[in-house]
Amino acid sequence: MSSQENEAPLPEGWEMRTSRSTGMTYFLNMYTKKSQWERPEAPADPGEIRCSHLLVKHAESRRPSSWREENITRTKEEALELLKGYRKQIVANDATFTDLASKYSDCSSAKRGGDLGLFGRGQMQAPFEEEAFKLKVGQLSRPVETDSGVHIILRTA
Ligand SMILES: O=C(N[C@H](Cc1nc2ccccc2[nH]1)C(=O)O)c1cc2ccccc2s1
Repeated sequence: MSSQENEAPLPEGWEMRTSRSTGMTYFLNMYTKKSQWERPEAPADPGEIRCSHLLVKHAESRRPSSWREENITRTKEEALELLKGYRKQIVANDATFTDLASKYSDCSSAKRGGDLGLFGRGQMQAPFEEEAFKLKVGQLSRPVETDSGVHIILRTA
């Protein structure tokens, strides 16, 4: 039993394999299926993730209009307070994310319970992407600000 096998557990998303030809241990990224000889130090980048979000727009949003409200005039502070209230309800299990996103999200994804589908890096606004890729599956973000407004993000896959 080499030292490799019984060291600390591997970071999330990696598995240890043994090369059939050389018997050497290598490491497989279970998301991208890429392999490497070096023992990984960080969780495997999932390549693509799936998230839902609840967006509350405000007067300074890039497009202060949505399916809910023709002309959105609330301030950024008011938007943040609303969003914190929704987050509290979800955390307390007083409402589901899907239900609140369907009712209150100022994004057109509200029609799909806030589901944005699968996306990779480079597709969403940077602050959104940065927070989303930090989340574990099932985890709910704190409020995140983008040019669109303020969001809470639920990673679903
Ligand atoms: O950019 C969109 N909607 C904008 C609001 C918005 N801005 C966002 C910024 C980051 C992530 C999602 C975001 N949604 C709008 O309706 O004004 C998207 C809607 C949808 C719907 C389905 C799947 C992806 C997307 S991305």
